[in-house]
Amino acid sequence: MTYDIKIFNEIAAEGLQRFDQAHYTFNAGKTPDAILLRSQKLHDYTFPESVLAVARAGAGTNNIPVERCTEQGIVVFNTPGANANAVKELVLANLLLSVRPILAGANWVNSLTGDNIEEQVEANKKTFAGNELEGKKLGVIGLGAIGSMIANDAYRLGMDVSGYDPFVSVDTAWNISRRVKRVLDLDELLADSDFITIHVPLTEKNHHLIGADELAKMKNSAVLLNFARGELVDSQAVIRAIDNGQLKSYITDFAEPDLLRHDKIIVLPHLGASTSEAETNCAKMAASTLKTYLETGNIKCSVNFPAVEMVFRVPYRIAIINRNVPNLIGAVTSTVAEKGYNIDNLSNRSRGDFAYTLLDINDLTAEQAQSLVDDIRQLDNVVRVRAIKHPTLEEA
Ligand SMILES: NC(=O)c1ccc[n+]([C@@H]2O[C@H](COP(=O)([O-])OP(=O)(O)OC[C@H]3O[C@@H](n4cnc5c(N)ncnc54)[C@H](O)[C@@H]3O)[C@@H](O)[C@H]2O)c1
Ligand SMILES: O=C(O)[C@H](O)COP(=O)(O)O
Repeated sequence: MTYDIKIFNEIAAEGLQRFDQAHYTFNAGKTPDAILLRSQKLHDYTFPESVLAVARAGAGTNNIPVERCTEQGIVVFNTPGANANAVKELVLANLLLSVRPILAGANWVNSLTGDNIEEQVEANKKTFAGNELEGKKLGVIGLGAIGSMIANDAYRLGMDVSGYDPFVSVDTAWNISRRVKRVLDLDELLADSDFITIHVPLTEKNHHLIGADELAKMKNSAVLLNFARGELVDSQAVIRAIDNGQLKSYITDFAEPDLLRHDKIIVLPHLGASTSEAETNCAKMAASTLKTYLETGNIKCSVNFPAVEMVFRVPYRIAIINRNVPNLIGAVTSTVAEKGYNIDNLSNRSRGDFAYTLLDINDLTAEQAQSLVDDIRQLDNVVRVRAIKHPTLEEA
């Protein structure tokens, strides 16, 4: 069996190397089996019927029409936490840059001429004096992979840290230092913080999470950092707040044109995940989850289908994506029984309106597996079904 992967964006070689050349091609034709990408926007993309999965080498999946994929039975993966450290370090760097005019000082030194540079430096360095982060209040909105790391490290830098995340996962909650104060009301965090940093996904609900009302609740001296997504913040409201003296400054990783060339706004070119370590981590994780799904049907780290992992020990396995309605499994097992086959192993999980089933039957031949797939495909509410050949086991 060979698979073709359509690749958008630059994906780190260490990830691509996970696809062995004997079984994988890249961008070979118009009917790819899967898509591997970073920030390429797919909202206007028509997915060929052949596409089984989309893997996002990164965290945010707002560039992918996830609901449309789900309806088409396309499993969407991301790489939770794989670039979190890179974003954390960039946010910490920007916190430091926001309190000390480091770049302005360095640029000024470079402009000096004459034979008394040391004297000029000592006489004028007061122009570039700054402040310290220690003892200042940091509010973190979203305590997931990135927010939790920033909260912990900012505390270690001596900051007084509060975090707001009504939906925090149990796993992440375990990693957050008990010194980080959990705030249940966003307004409290907005009013109290000297620095506010946002680390939530862009969803319909989170669009303009920070707008004019929220900005009005912040201290006039507050610094707002956004390394999550541009659309989480109402940029026009930010510009107005800064120009009216209601907000000190805004630092963002998202280059919205109106934000450029403002002396109290720093705009970076979406650099959060751009370290070789993060790019490698994301590419490796995305490649592994995609390869596992294509070759075994097992699902891990999907944003639209449940995690299902079942040991694969038969020559052919059947993987079914269906609407989550009563008696679907009954209809599938009856179809299997009508053919006189015995089920060796079965795993079924649902997530919202959809469900996923892996079905192992001993000793199916390729022809029998295909005929079973054809029959299951006829059942109501089945969205997609495929037979997966075991990578090494041969039929009896
Ligand atoms: N600048 C970059 O290059 C870069 C890199 C990585 C991630 N990101 C962005 O950062 C986002 C977060 O990444 P992550 O890895 O921490 O994701 P994550 O899923 O681990 O964490 C997101 C957290 O936000 C919380 N959340 C959701 N809505 C919220 C709300 N309204 N208020 C408070 N908390 C809320 C969730 O409960 C979750 O704990 C990504 O979705 C992506 O958009 C940007
Ligand atoms: O959501 C993410 O992981 C980041 O925005 C990184 O995007 P990139 O892979 O395009 O740098």
